[in-house]
Amino acid sequence: MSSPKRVCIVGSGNWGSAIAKIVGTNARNNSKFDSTVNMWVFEETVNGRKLTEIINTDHENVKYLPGHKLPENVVAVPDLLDAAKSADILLFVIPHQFIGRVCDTMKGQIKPDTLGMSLIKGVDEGPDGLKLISEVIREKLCIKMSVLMGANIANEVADEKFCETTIGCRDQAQGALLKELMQTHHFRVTVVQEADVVEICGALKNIVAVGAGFCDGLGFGDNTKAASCGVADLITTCYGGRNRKVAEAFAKTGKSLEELEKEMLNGQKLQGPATAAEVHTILKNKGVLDRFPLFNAVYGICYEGRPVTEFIHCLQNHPEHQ
Ligand SMILES: NC(=O)c1ccc[n+]([C@@H]2O[C@H](COP(=O)([O-])OP(=O)(O)OC[C@H]3O[C@@H](n4cnc5c(N)ncnc54)[C@H](O)[C@@H]3O)[C@@H](O)[C@H]2O)c1
Ligand SMILES: O=P(O)(O)OC[C@H](O)CO
Repeated sequence: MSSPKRVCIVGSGNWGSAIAKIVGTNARNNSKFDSTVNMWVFEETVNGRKLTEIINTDHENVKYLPGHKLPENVVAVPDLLDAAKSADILLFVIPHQFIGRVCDTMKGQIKPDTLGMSLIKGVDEGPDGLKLISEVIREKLCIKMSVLMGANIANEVADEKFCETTIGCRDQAQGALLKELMQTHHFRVTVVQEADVVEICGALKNIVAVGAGFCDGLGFGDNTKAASCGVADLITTCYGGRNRKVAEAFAKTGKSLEELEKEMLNGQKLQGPATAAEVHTILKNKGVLDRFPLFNAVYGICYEGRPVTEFIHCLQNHPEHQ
């Protein structure tokens, strides 16, 4: 029998901490995994104490997932390489804007046969167009990558409110192992092979969620909001997510997104506006911006100073309606 797999969670924000609760419990109860789970924490001081010290002493991430105890076998580690170098499984769960620098630090310092799984919702925009975050990680670290995405608001998952999620993994045996690590009675996992589809849906829904927040902030109805909604994660994010909440406040108060992110999210990061910017560049370079009026409008409002009150015009003028 092979030795127990060591797991490291790269990230400890709202989702990273909710995932630590699940993974810590599963690793402790399954002999396929080493019971100690490292969690890399981007160190900061909270109430005069280091966040790693708080997590390792009080077993709670008081800043990003207050009110939830983490299993004691989850160990907060402030140094990225110390956390990741001996891992057999790396779970990437940081805001997408930080992934490049994090991978650059890890390059050449991890086991070559490590399995990676990205829980990050976002895209990268490179010279050749759109790049998935899992591709960025795969290219930089030369490891096998899977993804996990779903309608999964972190606080609800941590509260053990039932939900479903999808692992996109091309290799069946690896998919089965990752499912054992992630699934609980309240968090049901389906494994599919179409990893890219899983990932792109998870990333793009964040832009739509910003649009849904604009609708709410402008006082439009549920029909209006549904005009931009599709399947599960879209529905969840357009009702309960942070992108929606901050975009609503943006439309109501006239404050900037940066200001509202600071005021309302206590260090958590919005992914929707940055994804809108990355996707905008990609669509523009391909000359297909006019086919994506919703994405275009979210971008214009977030970055070009277009008035949020014009948001609905983009839906009214959708090319499908001409
Ligand atoms: N929160 C959710 O409900 C949820 C659910 C599913 C997926 N996701 C996705 O998971 C990913 C991570 O989100 P989250 O909610 O865990 O994070 P978050 O929004 O809570 O982000 C804050 C985290 O970023 C860290 N950070 C700040 N500056 C940093 C830097 N320079 N380098 C590295 N890290 C830094 C902070 O320490 C903190 O851990 C995102 O792509 C998000 O879309 C989030
Ligand atoms: O709070 P949001 O908008 O970042 O969305 C969180 C999750 O991605 C919902 O599945």
